[in-house]
Amino acid sequence: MESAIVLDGVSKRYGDKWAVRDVSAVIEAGTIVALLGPNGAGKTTAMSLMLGLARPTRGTIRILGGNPVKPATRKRIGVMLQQVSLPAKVQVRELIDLFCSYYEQPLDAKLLLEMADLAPFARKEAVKLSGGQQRRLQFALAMAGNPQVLFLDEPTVGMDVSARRGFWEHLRATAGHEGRTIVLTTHHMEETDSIADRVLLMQDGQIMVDGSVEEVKLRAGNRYVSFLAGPTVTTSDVFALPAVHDVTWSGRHVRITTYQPDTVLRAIITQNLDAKHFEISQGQLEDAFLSLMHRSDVDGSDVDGSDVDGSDASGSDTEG
Ligand SMILES: Nc1ncnc2c1ncn2[C@@H]1O[C@H](COP(=O)(O)OP(=O)(O)OP(=O)(O)O)[C@@H](O)[C@H]1O
Repeated sequence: MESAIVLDGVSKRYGDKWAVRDVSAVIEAGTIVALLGPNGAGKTTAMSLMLGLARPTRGTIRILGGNPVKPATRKRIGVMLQQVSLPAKVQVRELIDLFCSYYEQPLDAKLLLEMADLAPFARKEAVKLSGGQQRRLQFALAMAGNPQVLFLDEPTVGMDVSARRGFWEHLRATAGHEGRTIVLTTHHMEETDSIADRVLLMQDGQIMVDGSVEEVKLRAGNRYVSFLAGPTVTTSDVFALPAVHDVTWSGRHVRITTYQPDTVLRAIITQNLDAKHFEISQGQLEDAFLSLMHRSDVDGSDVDGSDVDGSDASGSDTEG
């Protein structure tokens, strides 16, 4: 598969703060990549570097084989940033037409309106749209040039549940189309679960975990053993079972968090605990994320066990 994005030893320093530290990654064309991590992890900085809005202090970045600061490369990139102000007194359709005029082979304006579910608002002044509708308009503008690489920074902020669902559906339909690559950041991890082909978990400017959603979940190791407890079963009985990490109750329904579901299940049966309707399931991506972050906080190291020391880093912070 062709590489859409190549990061090679990329670091970015602001003053004495390393916002991104020695990040290397190859993103294949046609994939949807979710960049996740807690506040301040370096996601927005990484995205700015890939967009050519900031220059790396060290390392190189290639987007579609070119330098992201070059206009020829930028023409092939679509972007939806977190804070964008729309011009006053311009209608939705006019704005879309304007953006389409920047490109030699734009997408059809009507199609863009439909993709963003904005057809009924075509003649409305863009600044008078609601927050969620404005995000959808920004998505349409990002798609105007039929980009091969699309960067979306927190795209669903301000959208209600149904708008978010529709947005991810449109995005899934547009991804992979002619090898389109999408890099997104989001704090709505349950949505990433169903859309991302690959997850990059960042912390302290580094990629801590890189893999498919399933791999990240497996890496976190969280599983759940759930069952319906009989009237005599107490919380202490459940905690007395081996390999129990956490227990939650919902009525008489018990959910045990464990890294060893087989061990838990075997113990329930051999100890003849009054329980029925067993189920073993995997945690959601959000659980995996929290668990991996927590482990790294507790260990004081990254989960891969690789060296996180950025003390040897040097270089200037020149922009432009
Ligand atoms: N222009 C800047 N000048 C100085 N420090 C910056 C600048 N931009 C980012 N930083 C610092 O770099 C680190 C990474 O910030 P970044 O915005 O990339 O994180 P993030 O993962 O996108 O966070 P969030 O989820 O809150 O958006 C933070 O410590 C931040 O304070």
